[in-house]
Amino acid sequence: MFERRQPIPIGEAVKKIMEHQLVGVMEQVPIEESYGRFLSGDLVATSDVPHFDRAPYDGFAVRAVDTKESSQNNPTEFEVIDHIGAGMVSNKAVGPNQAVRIMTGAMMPTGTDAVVMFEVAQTHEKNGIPFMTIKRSFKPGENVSFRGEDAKEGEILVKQGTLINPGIQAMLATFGYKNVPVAKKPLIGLFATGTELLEVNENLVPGKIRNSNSHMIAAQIHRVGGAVHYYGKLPDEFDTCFEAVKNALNEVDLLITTGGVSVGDFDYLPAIYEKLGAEVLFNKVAMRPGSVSTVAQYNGKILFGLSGNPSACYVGFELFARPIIRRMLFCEKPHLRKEKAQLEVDFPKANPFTRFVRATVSIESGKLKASPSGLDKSNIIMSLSGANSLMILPGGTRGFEAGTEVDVLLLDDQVGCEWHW
Ligand SMILES: Nc1nc2c(c(=O)[nH]1)N[C@H]1C(S)=C(S)[C@@H](COP(=O)(O)OP(=O)(O)OC[C@H]3O[C@@H](n4cnc5c(N)ncnc54)[C@H](O)[C@@H]3O)O[C@H]1N2
Ligand code: MOO
Ligand SMILES: [Mg+2]
Repeated sequence: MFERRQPIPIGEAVKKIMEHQLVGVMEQVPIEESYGRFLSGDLVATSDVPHFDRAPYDGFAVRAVDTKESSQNNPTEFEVIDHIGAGMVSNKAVGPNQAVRIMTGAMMPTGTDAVVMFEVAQTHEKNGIPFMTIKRSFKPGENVSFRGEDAKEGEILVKQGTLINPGIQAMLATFGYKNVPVAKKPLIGLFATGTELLEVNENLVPGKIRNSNSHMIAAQIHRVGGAVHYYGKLPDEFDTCFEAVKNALNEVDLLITTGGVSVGDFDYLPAIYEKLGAEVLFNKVAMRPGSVSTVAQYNGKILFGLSGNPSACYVGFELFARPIIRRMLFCEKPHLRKEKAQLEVDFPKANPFTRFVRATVSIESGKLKASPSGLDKSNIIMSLSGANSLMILPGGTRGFEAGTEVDVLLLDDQVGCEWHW
């Protein structure tokens, strides 16, 4: 018998998923492999940086007190008693009117507290002994890079769940992280269902299409920070699909299927969830596309039954699968970042449900502008390539005029959002 489904609001659907306490797991990876991973704990400074006072310029380290009377009319002469470069340490004690020739990065010799740049010093020799003269005074601490000016030991520098970028790589190396504690990539199992599906290398024949969804979702999983186990495509046959889904559930953290989730005669996912004894969290959401997105829970694992229609599948992944994956990566803001943008063109389509329009957002004179990235239909593939955002058009309207301020969810952003529904 045909079953009429009850749509639930998007926020409620996302909340039902996020109520599941799937937690991240920590693993150590060599620093060389940590770029693009997520920190599993706060990054804390293990030492002061720099951990010694050092010269920020090439020149002469002096005692500021000796320069006090120095001026254009009253030059001060210093005996140069040592010569050090970065990595070298002078063991000379610097006394009154003595200086050490010092290069950028070298540790300040004992007793010195200012650096005279080469540009303001005149050098000469007397009986083979080097001297330098200056015609101005220096304050204590002038031209010194102080211990701890960059970071203080014990300081929390980067929060848990942050994506490791090149700057964080530099920090990790600075603090001696040969191995980096990162979030283990959640393993996401993936099936494409549909008797009509061909492999990428197969020729087109009437009634069949190439499977594009699994390639698209695999890329979306990578973009969000997860790992993919693609199990291949399945024909629309109940027993085959049931066995495949049941077995895969033992091997992965989350399972995504695409297709077979609506009310068609060969849409077997709902019956598979039933036979498994999985708890269906929802099977219809008040949104377009992706209204048929179905999510179930089985033994603490979440099964995402995403639509077969490519655009619906894409949107379903970003709204429902992304946040739980990001939470398993320890992110405090697991949802897509929401911003305001100005709609650039008329969007005349009326709709009872909230619409997520694949859109291109650009920045013009500091303002975000958004326009659809192609045809706005659930079965469309081509609009996805130009989509860097999902434009949210609330339901219950007759369409929207150019110039309207709309919400957009940014797809390439790494900052995220705590909750915005
Ligand atoms: N009577 C009703 N019919 C439909 C409803 C409804 O509410 N009542 N919902 C429609 C909506 S909305 C959507 S979205 C689709 C969802 O269908 P399924 O999720 O069951 O997906 P399929 O039927 O298997 O396939 C739909 C469509 O997508 C193509 N497809 C499937 N897999 C792939 C793939 N891996 N790569 C590329 N394209 C794929 C498939 O060939 C179909 O054309 O149901 C509507 N029907
Ligand atoms: O679920 Mo369908 O995506 O509304 O187009
Ligand atoms: Mg179907």
